[in-house]
Parts: sequence; C-alpha cells; structure tokens
Amino acid sequence: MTLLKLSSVKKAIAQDFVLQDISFTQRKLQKIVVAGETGSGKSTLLKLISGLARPDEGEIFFEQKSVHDAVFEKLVPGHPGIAYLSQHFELPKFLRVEQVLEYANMLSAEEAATLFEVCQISHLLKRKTDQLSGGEKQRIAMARLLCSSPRLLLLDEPFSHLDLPHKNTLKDVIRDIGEKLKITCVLVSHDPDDTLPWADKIIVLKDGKIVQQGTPDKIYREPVNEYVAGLFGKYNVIPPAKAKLFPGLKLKSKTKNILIRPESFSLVGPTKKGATGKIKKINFLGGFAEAEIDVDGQIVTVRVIGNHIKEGKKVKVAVV
Ligand SMILES: Nc1ncnc2c1ncn2[C@@H]1O[C@H](COP(=O)(O)OP(=O)(O)OP(=O)(O)O)[C@@H](O)[C@H]1O
Repeated sequence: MTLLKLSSVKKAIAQDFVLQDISFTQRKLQKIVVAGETGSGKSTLLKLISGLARPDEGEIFFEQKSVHDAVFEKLVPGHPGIAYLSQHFELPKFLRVEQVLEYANMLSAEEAATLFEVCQISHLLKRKTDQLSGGEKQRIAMARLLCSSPRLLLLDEPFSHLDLPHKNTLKDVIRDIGEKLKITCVLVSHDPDDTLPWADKIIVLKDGKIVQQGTPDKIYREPVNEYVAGLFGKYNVIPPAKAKLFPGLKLKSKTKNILIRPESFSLVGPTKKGATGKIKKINFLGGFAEAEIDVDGQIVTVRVIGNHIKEGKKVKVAVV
C-alpha cells in the first residue's frame, strides 16, 4: 500500500536554489534514505513532506490525501500523522524526562512503556534534560514525537555528532521503530555505513534534483555518475581506452568511464587471467587493506584481505 506519494514537487528556497522534479512513492514500512551532498535539498524535502513548508508546484499525498490540505484545515504547523525530527531539535530545559514526555503523551500506560523501551530511554525518565548525552537527548526527542502516534517518521541526520556506541544504539532503535511499532521511516544521512544496510530504497539528490533512486545494491554497484558513486564509498574510474587492460571489464559505452568499486577487483595468482601491475601503496583499514596498483599507467585501488602484500611487489589484478 502506498503511504506517501510525491508528484513533480517544486520549491524555490533561495535565489539560486530550487528543489524540483521530485517524484517518488513510499509503501507502508518501506525504509527510504535521502542522500546527497550538503546543500542538495534534503532538509527542504523533509520539511515539505512534513507539511511545515508548502510546494510551489506539484503535490504530496499522504495516505491518499494532500498533505497541505490537511495542514491547512487544521491550522497547526505540520501534518498530524507525520513526525519530523530536525537536526536542530531542542528539549525543554529544567524538566525531568518523564515530564517532557507526559506533555506530549497520547498513549496508554502500556503503549508508552513499550515506546520508551523501544527508544531505550526507560532508565532515563527521572533524569533532568540537562543531564543527558547527545545520543540520549536524541532518543528522548524521538520518543516525544512518537507519543502522538504518527504513521510516518522523518529523521534528519540523526547520526551526526554521535559516537559509535550511541550510533549503534540509535540504529537498533530506528530498526525497532519500524519492526515493533510499525512506523514507516524516511532517513536523511550521508554515511553509507548508516544507510546501505538499512534502506529498501535510496533517493539521491544533487542541486535540488533526484539524480538516481533505487535499491542500495543498485545505487552502490551501478551509480549513474561519479557524484552518486562518491557518496557511497571509494571507486575507480577507468576510461574506455584503458578498459582493455582488465580482462572481463565490461564497457557500457565507447565514451563513458567505467566506475568500479575496489572490492570488484581482486589479486589472483600468476597463472590466472588478469592485468599485471605493481603495488604503489597500501592503506591499512582494519579488517582489510586497499592497495593502489599501477597497471600500465592506470592506477586502480583494490581491496585486499590479509597481510600477504608488500609495496613494490608485482601482482595480477582480476575483475571479480
Ligand atoms: N531559510 C533559507 N533561506 C535561504 N536559503 C536556504 C534556507 N534554507 C535552506 N536554504 C538553502 O537551500 C539549499 C538547500 O538546503 P537544505 O538545508 O535543504 O540542504 P541539505 O541537503 O539538507 O543540506 P545539509 O546536508 O547541509 O543539511 C541550500 O543551498 C541552503 O543554503
């Protein structure tokens, strides 16, 4: 069932910035990520969906009804079924967490207890809001929004400024919001580690336009250009003239560069089919290393597992 539908949405924000041609749909419980470089229009898009801003053209439908008609009828900011957690949220000062949540709460005691458990804040209820870490504040702000039982939750860069343990807790919370509370989420983030494993669909924005939308696998393996490729990790650019150096590399057009990830190359034994090259540099990255290899003047980055390689060594590179 389609929960959200955007149809040719356009919004001029500043003289030199227009969000335009934005069309996509979201099914109930489908996990959507909006990615893009800073200033590409991600927050503006979330504000439009939430009903906090109105498109200049086009239409946004939530549960088959116009978001902006619903907001207009109610004369309150934002659509009541859609919760938006801004990057710049604030919690009221000098209150206990339970007081902050009480004001917003429309749930039964049992539902509220489940919500606080899902948001991993049950142990924080007696604390004052100035006695919390950034990650704890974020989970409380999220619980406060969810107290009004929205059907769609929009999260704007929720992982920025969090250390790894808080980030991992928040990832569990966001997963449980979908799985246990059955609330659909749209997440804005530019970190591929946060988005690729979670999303069902990724929408990539550049300069206010969608440049690609698709499954994480498609976006990662078949980016339409270097901009999309670069948002989701390292990649090699092989000009068409150099493609023949690498047996098995498929040329898509005579003029278009091939974009290929480091793990799509591997080092093989001397009797196997591949391109002969020399290791120029090795970058150790924990569980694996990335070797920069010179193949007849074309430098390629290859992901290597194990510590059997040395700079200056001759190797053979194959396409996986
Ligand atoms: N209130 C405003 N007045 C003028 N320009 C604005 C306003 N809000 C946003 N912009 C501009 O509109 C463009 C899109 O901004 P937006 O915040 O939607 O981008 P973003 O992709 O969310 O960026 P970031 O990742 O940095 O949060 C930017 O060029 C920004 O400077």
